[in-house]
Amino acid sequence: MAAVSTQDLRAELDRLRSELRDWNHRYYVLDDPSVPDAEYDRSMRRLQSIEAEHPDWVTPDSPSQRVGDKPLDQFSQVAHEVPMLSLDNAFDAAELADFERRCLDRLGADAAPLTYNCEPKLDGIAVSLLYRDGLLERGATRGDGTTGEDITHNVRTIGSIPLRLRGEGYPAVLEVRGEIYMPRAGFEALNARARERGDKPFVNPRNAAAGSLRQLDARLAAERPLEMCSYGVGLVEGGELPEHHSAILACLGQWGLRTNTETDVVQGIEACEAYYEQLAAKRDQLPYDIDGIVYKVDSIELQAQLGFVSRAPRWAIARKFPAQEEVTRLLDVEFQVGRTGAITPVARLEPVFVGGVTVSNATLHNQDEIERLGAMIGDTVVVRRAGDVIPQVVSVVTERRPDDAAAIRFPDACPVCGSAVEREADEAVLRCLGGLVCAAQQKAAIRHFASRRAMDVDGLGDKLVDQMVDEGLVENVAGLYQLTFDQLVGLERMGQKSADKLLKALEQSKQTTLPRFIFALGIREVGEATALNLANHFGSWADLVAAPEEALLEVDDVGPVVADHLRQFFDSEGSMAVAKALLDAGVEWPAIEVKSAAELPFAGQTWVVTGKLEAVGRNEAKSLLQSLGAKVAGSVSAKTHCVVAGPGAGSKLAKASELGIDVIDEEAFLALLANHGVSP
Ligand SMILES: NC(=O)c1ccc[n+]([C@@H]2O[C@H](COP(=O)([O-])OP(=O)(O)OC[C@H]3O[C@@H](n4cnc5c(N)ncnc54)[C@H](O)[C@@H]3O)[C@@H](O)[C@H]2O)c1
Ligand SMILES: [Zn+2]
Repeated sequence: MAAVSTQDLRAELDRLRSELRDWNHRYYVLDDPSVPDAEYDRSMRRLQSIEAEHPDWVTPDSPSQRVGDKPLDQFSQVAHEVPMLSLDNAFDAAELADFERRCLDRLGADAAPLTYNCEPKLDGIAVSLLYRDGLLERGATRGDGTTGEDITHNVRTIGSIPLRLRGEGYPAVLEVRGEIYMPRAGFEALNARARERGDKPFVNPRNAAAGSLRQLDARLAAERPLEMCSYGVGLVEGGELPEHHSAILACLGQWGLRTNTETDVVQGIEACEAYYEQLAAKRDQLPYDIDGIVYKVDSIELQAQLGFVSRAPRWAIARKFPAQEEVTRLLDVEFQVGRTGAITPVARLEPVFVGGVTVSNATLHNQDEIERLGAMIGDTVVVRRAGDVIPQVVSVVTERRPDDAAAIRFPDACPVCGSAVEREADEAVLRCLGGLVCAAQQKAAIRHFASRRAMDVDGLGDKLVDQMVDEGLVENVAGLYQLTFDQLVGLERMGQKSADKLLKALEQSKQTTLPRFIFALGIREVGEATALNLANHFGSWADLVAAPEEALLEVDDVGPVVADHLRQFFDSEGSMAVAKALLDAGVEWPAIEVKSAAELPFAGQTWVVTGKLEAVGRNEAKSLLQSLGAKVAGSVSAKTHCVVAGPGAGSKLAKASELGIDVIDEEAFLALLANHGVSP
């Protein structure tokens, strides 16, 4: 590398500072970041390394010396008597080891081995809660570290923040510090609703939490799924706290504050690294986003000896996880055709490492979403991949748009079969009208038909389905049952053994149930739960097919839209010919005995299902209850008969106990179902 002149370095420093200031403003003040954290961190590191080489260039207003940004004017300001600082970062094991070395250099070798408290680094926003004589007096954001925003009205709406501390022994003045965050499921649901309404979705849970907390109207914050996790204390007066950080956290827990359950105490930095590996493996399964681990020297005495630098304590460090958001280039947009003809734009990206994998495709949802993003081909975009949610393009870095960026054109014919496309009134989705002639729809319909929860044909993978359709062996799902051994062994990578196995699996799949059969047909918006309800209501295929719209509407979960899709399917000669061919091929199921509503054991009862159920999904629990005659409601009221509550059940559970309504857990629920001869 050519030597960089001092002048160039100085220019780079100025550019980095101005860029970081700009990003800080977008992130902290506007809650609308323009680049992902990974990009920010790279620039910050570069700035820090230049400043390390030229200590005389460091100024107090450099972004490397500052915390956050100025509070918003709309809020009253709160002065933090004990500053709310940031954290130093370590990006790998070596940097973590350096941290321990720096601590021991200051404390002396006798201090080894150091004991650390390990805590997940929740990705939300830092808050301060001031309790006076056990009562919540004030909630504030971190702001620039010395001055924050008063958000008392909003924090009071968060269920996991106690308005009054429990138990006893807390100091007269206790400032609790922690993170307010939005669990991933709540975030996904919030964004799904925003997309339906045509509103702009939030980029990530951190942003959604920050935006929700900084609402002037507490009713808005109250609607958002926010939670609080405490990880420390600020101002303490009129009382003593224990001498170890881990013990302080335990006290906070006893006083009714939430603390993180993954927290652990370990000795030595190697154990810290082991904790990191362990949590990294669990990261995708956690119900909330974490962007790293925070290690804190556990002894408060040693913390005091180590002290602070300008923006962070010396006794703590954040070991960062690989980023879940990255920047890359949008190379092209392709259009995929799904089972019901829906055409989904898929972004082809310059491959980028994000969320632990290399991503080269991401969903763009639909035309409205592309318009909201304002994306163009050639743009630099932010890609997010978190948990098991498919990668998404969440924003565009407009300031990096190249001159030759091209508009994204939606096709005016199906990209697969060339049929006309249509966008129905008040639908965001564009559809291919080719139906059964469209190879893309044929393939998707066959994959759905064969899937585990439908006809459950073992060994019929996606590649195989593609080949079968491309070679013209099958056009529709009924064609599967006409396949011969000779046809199958003619396919690529299909030996005699696998051909035999597949034919057996197809034969076995013919013994099915009516709900599976209805679901497998892939009628628009008829999912598993609706299929089950239809089967239980009508009892036979013939009665279902003959049912007029009014009769369909009597079935639980069936509204005008679904009834219309059903009637369209039953009135279509093509669809009914396929269904008949399936029955002629020998698809059959045990008869269903239809009970009149009044005969069902739960007739007249209203149930509520809440929290996370392990053995059955919430939708399945709902259909099982309905199959016994119960109505299933979304909220608890005095009319509720019983609540089924899994872990994580929140306000509904509280409401039920307030109203004295029976609550059972999943185990009891399954036992009850079994008593009525029903099992998932
Ligand atoms: N994308 C952008 O444009 C942009 C702009 C500014 C900042 N950022 C991001 O924010 C970071 C800087 O923000 P920061 O100063 O808040 O630092 P930070 O997020 O790296 O670390 C400090 C914060 O960690 C949080 N935290 C979570 N769990 C904690 C725990 N158990 N104990 C203590 N603290 C815990 C607290 O909110 C604390 O304020 C950057 O590294 C970057 O990732 C991004
Ligand atoms: Zn088509």
